[in-house]
Amino acid sequence: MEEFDFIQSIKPKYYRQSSVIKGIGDDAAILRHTNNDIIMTMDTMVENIHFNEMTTAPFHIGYRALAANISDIAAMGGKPVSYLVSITVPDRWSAEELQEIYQGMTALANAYHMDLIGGDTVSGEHLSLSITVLGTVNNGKARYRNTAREHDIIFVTGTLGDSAYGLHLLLNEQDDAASQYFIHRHQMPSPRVSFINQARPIERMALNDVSDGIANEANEIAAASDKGMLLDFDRIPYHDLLAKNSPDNLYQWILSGGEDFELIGTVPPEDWDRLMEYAKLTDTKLTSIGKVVDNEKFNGKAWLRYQGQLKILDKSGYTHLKR
Ligand SMILES: Nc1ncnc2c1ncn2[C@@H]1O[C@H](COP(=O)(O)OP(=O)(O)O)[C@@H](O)[C@H]1O
Ligand SMILES: Cc1ncc(C[n+]2csc(CCOP(=O)(O)OP(=O)(O)O)c2C)c(N)n1
Ligand SMILES: [Mg+2]
Ligand SMILES: [Mg+2]
Ligand SMILES: [Mg+2]
Repeated sequence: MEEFDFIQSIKPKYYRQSSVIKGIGDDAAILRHTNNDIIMTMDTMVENIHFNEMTTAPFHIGYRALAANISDIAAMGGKPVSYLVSITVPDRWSAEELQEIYQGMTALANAYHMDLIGGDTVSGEHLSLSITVLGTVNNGKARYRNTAREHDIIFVTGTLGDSAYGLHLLLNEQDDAASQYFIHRHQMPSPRVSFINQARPIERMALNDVSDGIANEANEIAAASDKGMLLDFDRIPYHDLLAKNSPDNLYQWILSGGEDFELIGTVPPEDWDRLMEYAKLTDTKLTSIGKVVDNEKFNGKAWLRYQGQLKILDKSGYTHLKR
């Protein structure tokens, strides 16, 4: 199958979103939105950096890459609407494998009523998938990292470390039945779109998604808001089996693991009960893990209460372009 046939094969038969004026088939796509702000985000996944043949089947490559982007839309408080895909394909990848990558994206796009509206296809040495997702949020209502204030409660959704532990199990060929939960969390992450849209009535919320581990993401909120983020290690949620199977590395998994695509944020204490309600309504695990302080000594950084001591929680996680 060459380029033209491939594009024909992935072209949607219809578009779900009325905002799509022109999808695949011209020089560019055209959308029409009048009442919303448009959110645009792009993330790339590259063979041997974000996945390899031990960790991720073609279906899951597509699924995870789109999930990572949808998670950034959720982290802005919005809804995903449409996406563009740029794919670089080595000769050794078969037509079937390419279709499976797209099936992985389509499965997730169906769940969110999203439309594939364009992209680009080229040959190259390593498989690389760059996705741009467009989302919407009511005018002026996007959630920013720089809005944390003193006394806010710091929350996180779900459990942390699952994806990184799943990756570890896959890389060490421990993908037995007992490991399936963690492997599933690595291969098919669930961005927190419904929870964050349910929580729309809450006036102020600083928000970030956990792609690089909360040590990183908590520091990003602290720096953007110029506040101190005080986290309590004992309150950070993790799966029972993680503590049971890998107690020695628990600290590492939950703070620096990354790729959980959960949300970390802050809300005023008076909004906490309401946020818990929204979590219940959307079947979302929600945990309070600390509080925001405004104090010269603490501002701009994340701090961790661990074994009775308060210490700086350094940024960790995956860093590209290390030289
Ligand atoms: N090569 C680039 N060119 C322009 N902007 C970039 C580039 N790489 C990252 N950014 C921007 O830098 C910010 C941080 O990116 P990143 O750490 O990848 O965010 P996230 O973890 O949410 O994906 C975002 O606003 C992103 O759009
Ligand atoms: C084979 C393999 N090795 C290592 C990892 C771990 N890993 C790769 S990138 C990354 C961090 C997240 O990716 P990045 O491109 O930094 O995403 P962004 O911060 O832009 O959301 C992690 C934890 C992986 N997923 N697969
Ligand atoms: Mg990114
Ligand atoms: Mg993000
Ligand atoms: Mg990163």
